[in-house]
Amino acid sequence: MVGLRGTGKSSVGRILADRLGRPFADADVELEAASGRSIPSIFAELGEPCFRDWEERMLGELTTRPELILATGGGVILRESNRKRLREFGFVVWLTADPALLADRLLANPRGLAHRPALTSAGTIAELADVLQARASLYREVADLVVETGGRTTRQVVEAILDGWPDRGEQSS
Ligand SMILES: Nc1ncnc2c1ncn2[C@@H]1O[C@H](COP(=O)(O)OP(=O)(O)O)[C@@H](O)[C@H]1O
Ligand SMILES: O=C(O)C1=C[C@@H](OP(=O)(O)O)[C@@H](O)[C@H](O)C1
Ligand SMILES: [Mg+2]
Repeated sequence: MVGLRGTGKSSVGRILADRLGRPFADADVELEAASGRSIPSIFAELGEPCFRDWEERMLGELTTRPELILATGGGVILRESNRKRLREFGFVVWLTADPALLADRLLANPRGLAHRPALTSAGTIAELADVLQARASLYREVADLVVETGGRTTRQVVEAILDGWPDRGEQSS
């Protein structure tokens, strides 16, 4: 799963893995466990470049695990090496939604923004819109399937992914 924060990579990835009977990992959770630090503290005390180095290393480790359903962090596509790695790893799903809807989701959840450091100083909605504009072509570059999540529950998003899932097509033919 790739996409902006709040598109549901972590929630949807977990349900999808369950449906497919496959292992699941959330790259951010793995990175926090391996480093013993929270993502906001890494950003605040060590800086974003350090986070991106650790993120790249973690992606390298996780993409050696066969069959893994992987929820990435929203910025993983910023590095060309990561985009290459993702394309080689498997089927990449880009989850999308309108920035205002993403902001609503993140603000509605008390933990929504607490573990997500600000990426710009523009404020939640403007930041999401700016970041989407900056990253859209990079998400598009890696995506095998694009799924709009607006107006869909997480389970409906999973169904939409399964409709486009390549193995299912092979199994049903
Ligand atoms: N399709 C959806 N409809 C409504 N809320 C959603 C949907 N997908 C995710 N959410 C909510 O949005 C917030 C962020 O979801 P999360 O899975 O952490 O996204 P990501 O990992 O992409 O940042 C959570 O509170 C989650 O419950
Ligand atoms: O978009 C980003 O640059 C980031 C998104 C976060 O993951 P989520 O997309 O799960 O919030 C996390 O990796 C970090 O805060 C950076
Ligand atoms: Mg997440």
